Amino acid sequence: MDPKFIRNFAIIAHIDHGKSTLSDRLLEITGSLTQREMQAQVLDAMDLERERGITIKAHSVRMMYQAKDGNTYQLNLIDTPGHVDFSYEVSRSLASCEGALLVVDASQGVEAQTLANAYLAISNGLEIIPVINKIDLPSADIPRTKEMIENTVGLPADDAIAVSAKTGLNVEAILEAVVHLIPPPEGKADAPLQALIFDSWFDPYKGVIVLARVINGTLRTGQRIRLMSNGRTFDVESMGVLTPKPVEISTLSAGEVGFFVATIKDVADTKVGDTITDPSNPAAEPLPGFEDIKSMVFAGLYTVESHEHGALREALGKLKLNDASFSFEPESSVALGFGFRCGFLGLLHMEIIQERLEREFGLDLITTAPGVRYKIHLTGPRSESNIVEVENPSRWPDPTTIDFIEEPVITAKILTNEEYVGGILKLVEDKRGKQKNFEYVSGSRVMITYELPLNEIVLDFYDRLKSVSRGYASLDYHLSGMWTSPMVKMDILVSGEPVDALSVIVHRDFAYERGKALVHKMKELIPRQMFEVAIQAAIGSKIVARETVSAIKKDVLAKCYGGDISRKRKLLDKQKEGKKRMKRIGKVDIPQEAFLAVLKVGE
Ligand SMILES: Nc1nc2c(ncn2[C@@H]2O[C@H](COP(=O)(O)OP(=O)(O)OP(=O)(O)O)[C@@H](O)[C@H]2O)c(=O)[nH]1
Repeated sequence: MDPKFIRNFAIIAHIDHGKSTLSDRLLEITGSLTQREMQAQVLDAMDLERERGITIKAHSVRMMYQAKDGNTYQLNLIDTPGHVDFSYEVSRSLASCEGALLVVDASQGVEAQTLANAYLAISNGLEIIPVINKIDLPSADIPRTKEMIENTVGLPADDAIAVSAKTGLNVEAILEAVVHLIPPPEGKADAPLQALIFDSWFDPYKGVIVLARVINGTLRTGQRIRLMSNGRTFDVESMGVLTPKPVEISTLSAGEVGFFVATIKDVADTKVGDTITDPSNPAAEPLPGFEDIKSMVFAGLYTVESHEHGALREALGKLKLNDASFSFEPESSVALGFGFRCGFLGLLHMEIIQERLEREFGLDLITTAPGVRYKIHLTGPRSESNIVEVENPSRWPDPTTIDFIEEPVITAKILTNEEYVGGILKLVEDKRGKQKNFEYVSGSRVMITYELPLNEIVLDFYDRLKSVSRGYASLDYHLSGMWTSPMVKMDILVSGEPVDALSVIVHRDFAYERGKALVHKMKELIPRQMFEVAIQAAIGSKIVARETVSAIKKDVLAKCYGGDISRKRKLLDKQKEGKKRMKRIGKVDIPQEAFLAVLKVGE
C-alpha cells in the first residue's frame, strides 16, 4: 500500500481507563468485527488477561477505514501492555508507530502510568492525540481532565476528543483525527530491509510467530532474514495481518505492520526490539533502542508434592517458549527439595506465571519470597572474578569474604493527592527511599519522585502504597542504578533448624525490626501443631527475634463424639484442604503463606 494511506498508532492509557473498550469500538466502526463477533474484548487474548482485565501481551490489528475525504486508509492499531513490569515492550511497540491516542478517564484524570507512557511516546517522537474517555459517567469532568493533560503531560488539550468508548459516542472523530493528525510512515521501500520486532509468541501449530513493523525495504514470504542482535538466519514461511482474524499476505512493505512465521524454533531468538534484515542486502545498522531485557525479580518455585517436580519442569519449559523475559534454572533447597529459581520482570509478571502454572498445568506450588539480584564484591584484588551476582539467599557468600554489596535501585514516580502525601512520604522513607523531586502538578495533585532499592519494592511496596493512599496513588518505576548497601542474610529457624527457603536478604539497619515482624507474622501463619514450635530469626549465629507457636491441646476429632461419620469426614476434608499448600519440614507443617510472610509483614 502507498505509505500515504497508512497510519500506525497505539493507545496509551492507565489501567482501566478504557483502552480495550475503545479498541473494540474502533474495530466495530471500521467493520473489522461485527457486534456478534465481539463477544468479549478481542485484543486481550489470554483468559488470564480477560479475567484480570489487563493487557499483558501486545498485539496489532489492521483496520481499513474509509475517511470523510473519500480515501481508504490502512490503520494499524498496535496494542501496548498496560503495566510497569512491561515498559520496555511498551517502548518498542511505540517505536513501531507514528502516533498515539492518549486515553484519559474523565472521572479519574491523568495517572502516573498515563504519564510514563505519554513520556515514552513523546520521546519516541510520536504525534499524540489526547482522548478523554468515559464522558457518559456522571463524575466525568472534562475541563479538569483537559487542564491535567496540559499541566502534567504538557500537551495542548483544547482539541482533546471527548468520547464514551462504552456507548460509542463521538468515537468516529478519533478515526478522523488519526487519519489527519498522525503522519504517514516515512520509510523507503527500496532501502535495505529493516524491520522492528515488537512482539513474538509461540504457537503450538505454527511455531514462533513474530509481530514486526517494516521500517525500510520489503519483507517477503520465502525470503531469508537475519536477526541483527545474534546474526541468526531463518527463512520466512508465511506472513499475515490480524484483522483481527489472521489473513495471509505475501509481502509487507515499508511502513506496514504484520506477523510472519519463519523457521524459528525458539522465542528466545526473537527478542523484542531486535532488527530483521536481509542477509543478501543487509542494513548498515540495526534500528536504535534495542535492549536485552533481564529478569529483575527472582523467586524459588517448588511443587508441594515432590513427585510433581518433572511436571513443573515441563510446564516452565512450555511457558518459557512463549515468554523470553522469563527465566528458570534448577535449584534445590534442604527444606523444599528440588525446585527452580525463576526470574521475572516484576511482581505482576511473577504472579501471572504462578497463576498460569496452577491453572493451566494444575500444579500446587510453594513460592519463596521474591528478591533481587545483588552484586557482591568479595575481598581481595579488585577484579571481575571477585564479583559474584547472587539472587538466591542460599548462595549468599560467607560474610567474612564480602568486601561490599551493590543492590539495584529504581526511580519511582508516584502521583497522588496532597492529602495522602504524609502517609506516602513515611512509607518511602521506611523503604529507604531518597527524595529526588516533589512538585504540585495541578491543583492538589502531587508528583513525588524517589529513588528506592528494588528489594523494598518487590516486598510489599505496592500494596502498602495502595493502602496508605486508599488507592489514590499511582506508581511507575524503572531501574536506574545501584547503591552500595550493607545487606545481610537473615535466616529463619523453625524448632531450632534453619529453613533455607525462608531466608531473606535485608538491610543491616532494618534487620532487627524486620526479623521481629517476620517471626511475628510467621507465628500467625504457622498452624499449631501437637507440640510447641519456636520460630527464630537469626543473622549468622545471632538470634534477633523469637516467637513460639503453642501446642494444640485437643484433638480436632475429639469433638466428633459418637458415630457422626459425616461430620467427622467433613472435618478431615477440611484439614486436608488446609494441608494442600503445606510443606512438612522436619516435623512441622509450614503453609505457603509462611514462605511469603515477608510480603505480608506490616499488614
Ligand atoms: N462508563 C464507562 N465505562 C467505560 C468506558 N470505557 C471503558 N469503560 C469501562 O472501564 C473498565 C476498564 O475498561 P478497559 O477497556 O478494560 O480498560 P483498559 O484500559 O483496557 O485496561 P487494561 O487492559 O488493564 O489496560 C471496564 O469496566 C469498561 O467497561 C466508557 O466510556 N464509559
